[in-house]
Amino acid sequence: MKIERVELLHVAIPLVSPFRTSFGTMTTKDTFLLRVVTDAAEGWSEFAADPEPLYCSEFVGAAELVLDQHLVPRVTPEVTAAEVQARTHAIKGHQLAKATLETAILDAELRSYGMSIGTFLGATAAKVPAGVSVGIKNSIPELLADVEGYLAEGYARIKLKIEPGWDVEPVRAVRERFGDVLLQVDANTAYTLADAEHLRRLDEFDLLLVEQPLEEDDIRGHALLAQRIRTPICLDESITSAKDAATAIALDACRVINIKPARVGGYLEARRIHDVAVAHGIPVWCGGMLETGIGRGPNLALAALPGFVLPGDVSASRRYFAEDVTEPFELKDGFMHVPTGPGIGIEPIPETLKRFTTATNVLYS
Ligand SMILES: CC(=O)N[C@@H](Cc1ccc2ccccc2c1)C(=O)O
Ligand SMILES: [Mg+2]
Repeated sequence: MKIERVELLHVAIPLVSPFRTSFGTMTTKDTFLLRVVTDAAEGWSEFAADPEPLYCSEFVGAAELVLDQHLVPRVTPEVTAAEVQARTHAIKGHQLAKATLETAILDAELRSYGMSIGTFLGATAAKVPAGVSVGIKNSIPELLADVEGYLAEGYARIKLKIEPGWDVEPVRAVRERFGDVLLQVDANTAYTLADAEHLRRLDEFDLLLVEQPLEEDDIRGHALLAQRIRTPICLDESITSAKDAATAIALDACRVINIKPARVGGYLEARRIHDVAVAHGIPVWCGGMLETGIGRGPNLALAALPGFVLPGDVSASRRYFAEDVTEPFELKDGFMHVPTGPGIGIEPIPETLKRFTTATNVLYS
């Protein structure tokens, strides 16, 4: 496909409520969308991380720079989505920035064929069960009120953010109040192997999994921890490629994987990780990074692949935004419907996008 124009649009969308994790508190989704205009169609994507490198090493300013100076020049003027990874391989790291570029090009390509990303990836479901991620709260009563609200909305699974000092008691309180609801926790790397005995206290609550308890580069530590706690370990930040997934599985460092296309360089690598996990009998689910509808739509398509057997974090738009740059994705009887339109199956609403756009940068024309 011939690329004619690449635009980067900074957007700032307020969250309905602060989202606190072990690595910080967010009140706004402050990122950028990428628009790729080709001779055949145009494609959209979003950069999933934040202005600050707290969840991972990438951040808005660095991603804009690496796209402008190192990635876009390697894919213009002519490229296919399948070629992007090889064309940009010389640039070390920057998986989230690379995912943003590949996805916008894939969206344009699929739109030009009139093919949905679900069909392209091999989705086998028209709707997927939705889980929800609940942040760290100021008190247990506040947490229980939030969980009660989400269960009333129909969410199929509850995930609690935890950190040292906010773990066993909140989990106990949710179990005591809501019984055997599907329940898991996410530490976002907040613990060390020295906390193994403390983390073992979570075993009494029959959690589906404990997500990324240790640091993202500690595959070996997760393998050692897995010998000492019963709750299945799920990796998120540690898995940036199919190779990482193969390594973690081979070392018994995880029994579940949270796949986020943004974290692994895009949907093509996300599918490769799905295939590696399925081949080893490892269940996967689709994680989230408070995406706008531009990221939420294609994530739902990925979550519809056969190996995604656990509810993911692709919640309804209203979980995070009172208003989004796209039409909202809604929860219906605990399920989210997979978009069926061409490409990612969703696009920004021009008027709303204009209102939320804080700056535009033309990277190529
Ligand atoms: C829904 C959920 O818990 N997501 C992530 C944490 C997260 C959440 C929001 C983010 C926003 C910008 C950059 C990184 C982010 C990571 C997780 O599973 O670990
Ligand atoms: Mg996580």
